[in-house]
Amino acid sequence: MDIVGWKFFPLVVGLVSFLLFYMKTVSKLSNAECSLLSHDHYWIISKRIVTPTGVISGAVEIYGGNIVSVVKNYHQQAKSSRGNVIDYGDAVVMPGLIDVHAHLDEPGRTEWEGFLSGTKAAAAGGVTTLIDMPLNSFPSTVSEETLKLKVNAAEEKIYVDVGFWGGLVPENAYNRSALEGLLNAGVLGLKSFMCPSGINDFPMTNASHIKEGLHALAKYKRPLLVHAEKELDAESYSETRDGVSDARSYSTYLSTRPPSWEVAAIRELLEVTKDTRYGGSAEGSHLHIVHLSDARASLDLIKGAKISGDSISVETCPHYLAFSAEEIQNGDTRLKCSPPIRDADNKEKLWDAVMNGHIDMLSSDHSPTTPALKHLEDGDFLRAWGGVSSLQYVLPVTWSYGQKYGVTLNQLASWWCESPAQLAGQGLKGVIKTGNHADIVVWEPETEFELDENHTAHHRHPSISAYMGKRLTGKVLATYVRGNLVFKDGKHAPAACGVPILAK
Ligand SMILES: NC(=O)N[C@H]1NC(=O)NC1=O
Ligand SMILES: [Zn+2]
Ligand SMILES: [Zn+2]
Repeated sequence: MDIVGWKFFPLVVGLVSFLLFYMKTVSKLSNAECSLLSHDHYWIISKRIVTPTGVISGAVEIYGGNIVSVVKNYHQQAKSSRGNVIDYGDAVVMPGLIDVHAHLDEPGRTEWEGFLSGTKAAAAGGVTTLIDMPLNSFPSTVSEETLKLKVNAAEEKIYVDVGFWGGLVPENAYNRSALEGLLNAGVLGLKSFMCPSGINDFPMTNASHIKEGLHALAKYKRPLLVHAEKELDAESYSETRDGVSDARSYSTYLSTRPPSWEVAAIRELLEVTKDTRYGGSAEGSHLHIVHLSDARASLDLIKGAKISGDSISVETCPHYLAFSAEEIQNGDTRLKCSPPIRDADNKEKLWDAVMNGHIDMLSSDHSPTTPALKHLEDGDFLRAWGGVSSLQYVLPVTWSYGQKYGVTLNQLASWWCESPAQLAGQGLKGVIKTGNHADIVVWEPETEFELDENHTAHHRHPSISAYMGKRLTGKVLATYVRGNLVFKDGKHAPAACGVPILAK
């Protein structure tokens, strides 16, 4: 190359790299394998579209992955003139579910779940966005570097969009630059435990770590999620473990984690959440209590904090709403989780709190492991892994068990779509409205199905599913993620085109 050629060399390199980037992006967007539909401009019509202002009969117009219009009373005549129309009749068209609490366990423990099986299960269940927990994978997501490992592991394996919570642990809590590195790298918020997590590289935090975490989060306006149980009387816990009582009996396990553990943790948290109030030293941060089980004193404390102006929210999970301690059979370790599923009266109180908006949202806390570690064979509640496998079924479970309480479609959308989108800072998701991502689930609320071996479960280990053997109401027909039809009539799209969600 002569002198003039060299002069243009950087320009040529720039042009080539731009072209490569452009080709990669365009080929990604137009990748026919991403969707079971061949067009990217179409209308979905239905007599029951769940919008923030109520359930309407009409059409949702989708173009380039986004919702470009929502119209009421879409007539048959208009239908014929518009080309690509998918008529779902009276099946429900709702925003895709956003599960803010799932453990996908990859990298490091793909024998437990993994991005591929976990997000296939999500898509089959109408969940269009998952926020992955920072623990149960190995290593735990507690630094910029370990977040990169997560994002790399997810590449081309996710059928739905996946965001990530980062871990707040003693090692990074006082290291502001490490925490900011993790936040700048894109975690949507932080998560910590007030009791041992069961995972060696995810140690518990105390109130002072949590205070540091909230102060770091304030300028990012992102939340801290906390597993709120505090070990009291750990002595008697270990005595029970040593086989004094019947380890196959659920009540043995239940007595090891009383409601007072939740109360003690929440009391400590509320000392710190005062800082999140308007004008407080951590204003801008938010504290979210995960998987509340105790609907008595713990819930009262949370209600009080909300009244005082703390920036605080709380979730519970379908397994606390579907089951009660009284009905858990000896040895049925599928239902072991922490905090534990409590008595039937507590379950009624939980439903009451969900129906009245005192519990803000639902999440799966999908936390599977292998059948061996779940101790299905010997039914030992004290040795079994604590965690419920449920991801694919959260929509029909909430709907089926909610019938008795008169749950509405708009309530479902609030608990599973709108509020979780807000918590995770996903302003373009969770609601069917113009300008938002076309993340949609189409389902039949009246169709029942048997969850037995003839039903295709996509979880890595279907046998540990908490709902296996149940008859449920509410069948998912189709799932759209940013306009891609990723699941339809039991089949997934050929390629996994979900994207990692990184906060900016
Ligand atoms: N490590 C982990 O997933 N723990 C979860 N399991 C459970 O039942 N409660 C949890 O916090
Ligand atoms: Zn937890
Ligand atoms: Zn969890």
